Amino acid sequence: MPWWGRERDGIEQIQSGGPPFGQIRILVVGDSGVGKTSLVHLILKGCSIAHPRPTVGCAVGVKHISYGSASMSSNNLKGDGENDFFVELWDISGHDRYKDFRHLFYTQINGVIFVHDLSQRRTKASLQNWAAEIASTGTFSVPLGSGGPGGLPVPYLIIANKTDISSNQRHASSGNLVDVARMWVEKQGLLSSSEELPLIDSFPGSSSLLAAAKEARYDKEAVMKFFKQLIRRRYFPDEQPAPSPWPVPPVPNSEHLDNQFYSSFRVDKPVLHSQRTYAHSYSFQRFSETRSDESDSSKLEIAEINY
Ligand SMILES: Nc1nc2c(ncn2[C@@H]2O[C@H](COP(=O)(O)OP(=O)(O)OP(=O)(O)O)[C@@H](O)[C@H]2O)c(=O)[nH]1
Repeated sequence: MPWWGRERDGIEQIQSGGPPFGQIRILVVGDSGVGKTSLVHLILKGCSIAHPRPTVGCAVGVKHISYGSASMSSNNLKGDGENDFFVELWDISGHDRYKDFRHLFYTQINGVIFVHDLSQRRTKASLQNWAAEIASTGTFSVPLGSGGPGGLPVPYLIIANKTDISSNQRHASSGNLVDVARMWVEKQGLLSSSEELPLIDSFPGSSSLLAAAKEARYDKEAVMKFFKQLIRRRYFPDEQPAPSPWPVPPVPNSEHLDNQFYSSFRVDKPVLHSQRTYAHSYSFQRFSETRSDESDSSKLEIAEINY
């Protein structure tokens, strides 16, 4: 059996029989305990992990996804216009003991997933430091023409975790979209965010991470679109992304935003429903010198995950 066909912990088996067409590397970063390992496990396995151990240095998980491209149809391995790609998820420990060494893992990065814990505001603020650290010490595959937060020159995705335990707090809401809308309003300086949310540091025993992850806006569709965006950037830069079904409002003036990190994160079309069935889109990361084929691909459609 070829090496890519072995079933190993955290590594999915390639079903097509052919070798992978390519690989992209994504860092998953954020402060210790925000839920990075839990998220990676959810992405890889589609289910929760009951008691994740603190990551030692870095753990790499590999997800296999198929990507279809017009330019692959004539020479693709599967014969259906699609080929297999490996998505490497480098889960970087957020513990301070690795702070001086973790830059060793910042090599040939295609994208970054930032994770923060909604019940601990400081974990959101520190994403700026993470971005600056990666930008200053990392090496990048297919870097953008200009940097984003902290000078980060690759696309990124922000995942706000643990809404389940922050939702009991003062600012929290009954639905995810309301939380998103509140965060957006706070960005505009229209709402005070000075009050720290209390720390609650236990995973609810009666609730699975999957349920928690749904609460926390982990969105399978958005994550897969992010992966495919990165595959396209690396391997098919000339291809145009599919047009977005969503109207694009003007970008808010970044001078009015109190946080550079969130200046590139905005709700395109918030649709507030009382129930949890919803759809809207975000825009992530609009750089001034971003190529035109990336402007649409930076929009990510959000919907609830269903496994
Ligand atoms: N309530 C709640 N707890 C969560 C959620 N996601 C993860 N946790 C818990 O948070 C704790 C830390 O999760 P990890 O996934 O290990 O966090 P990490 O960011 O990988 O931490 P480091 O390895 O130290 O960097 C664990 O006890 C998880 O069970 C969530 O959505 N809600």
